Amino acid sequence: MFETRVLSEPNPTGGQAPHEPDSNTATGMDNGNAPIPEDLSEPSWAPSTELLRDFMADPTATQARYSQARYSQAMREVLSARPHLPPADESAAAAASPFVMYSREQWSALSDQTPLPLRQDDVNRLRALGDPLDLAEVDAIYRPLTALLQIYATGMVKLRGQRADFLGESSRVRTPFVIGVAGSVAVGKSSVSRLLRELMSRWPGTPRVDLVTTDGFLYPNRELVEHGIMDRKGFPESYNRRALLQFLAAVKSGAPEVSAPVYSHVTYDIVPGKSQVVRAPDVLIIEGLNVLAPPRITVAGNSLAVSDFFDFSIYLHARPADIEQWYISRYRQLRRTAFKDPQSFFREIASWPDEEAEQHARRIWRDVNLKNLVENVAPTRSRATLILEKDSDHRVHRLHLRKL
Ligand SMILES: Nc1ncnc2c1ncn2[C@@H]1O[C@H](COP(=O)(O)OP(=O)(O)OP(=O)(O)O)[C@@H](O)[C@H]1O
Ligand SMILES: CC(C)(CO)[C@@H](O)C(=O)NCCC(=O)O
Repeated sequence: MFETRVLSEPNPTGGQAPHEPDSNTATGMDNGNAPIPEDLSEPSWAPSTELLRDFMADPTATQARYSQARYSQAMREVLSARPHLPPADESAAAAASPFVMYSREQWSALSDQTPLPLRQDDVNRLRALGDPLDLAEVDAIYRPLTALLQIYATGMVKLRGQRADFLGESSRVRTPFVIGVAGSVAVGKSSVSRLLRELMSRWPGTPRVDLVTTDGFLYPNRELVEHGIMDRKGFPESYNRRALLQFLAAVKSGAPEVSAPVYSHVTYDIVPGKSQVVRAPDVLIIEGLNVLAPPRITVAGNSLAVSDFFDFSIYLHARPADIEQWYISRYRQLRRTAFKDPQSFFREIASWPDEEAEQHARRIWRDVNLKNLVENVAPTRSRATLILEKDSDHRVHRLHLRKL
């Protein structure tokens, strides 16, 4: 079963992506026993830029070159580094950064100048999402964010029209405004994406908003097992990147109907024969761990990234120790609910002693999800248009918006 594989057989090579000869897969590493500290947010060591640079360039080679202790130090540095983000008062550093930083106070002050305050029916709809949403947070952070997204979306429609006029194009294809939402497992991508879908659909310019998660583009478990990468679910090579790129290319070229496969968190697998159809919405939100991953060179010499199809992207950042806590809380809740479903991949775990289940969750977090965060997800952070920094209570305390 998956959990024993994760514990006893970390895949040392990472494996090759099924059907994807062009993939340059993230190489695996057996650091299952790496001493990962509880609190990664307060580094108590002098940053080693050389080690950090080596780590970002090639984690596996770096691991081989340095001792386990120094390698763990590099992991901590990557995870605790603030994303190119100078404090607002350091003007020289701020000028050099591709981002402008806003404190929670600065950002939430925009709420007053933002039209469409939340009405009771919005509140009801948001509550119906089932996410533990704090409505004050929605008003302070996500209402101004939706107004900003509206400016970008309407700006794009205008730009497209002007460009078509200039180029003398006769046909005007309406294509969706595509927003990518990236970040670690359990950082809150699904919750934020569902919220944005609800909020954006209130605006006159973007009434039809669809949401697709890249989970549907994971290879089915059968193929992951066949290729020896079942313990790397969520790593770049576990996705059918080609199918995802084809899906986005079709959406972005204005295809009237495009289908995406569907993943079930209950069966922990792709649902055979099921698909989600996207019918030329005004906005498409695409949510997933690796949506900001850099392009890979194909055998034909082309290179394409999922984010090439994005008009705007959001990276959700939080301290790894906080994300671990959210992961564990969600796991506890699932043990009481979804794991009891006879269809659940994890049904046996529902009857395990609490202690054993808890240890299992922490091991999966450390050996799979934290590892993926360090190696693949966090390094893509500075490619986003907007970075939201969440505190342990899920409140956004800082935002970093890419300069225009
Ligand atoms: N704003 C919030 N307030 C309170 N809890 C939240 C908030 N956002 C997310 N959570 C909780 O944090 C956990 C992780 O959130 P979510 O499932 O949205 O993460 P995710 O990034 O989509 O994870 P995955 O990649 O595993 O699908 C969930 O238990 C969710 O209820
Ligand atoms: C499906 C993903 C990859 C992303 O949502 C994630 O929820 C997952 O299942 N990760 C694999 C390790 C784990 O079971 O947490």
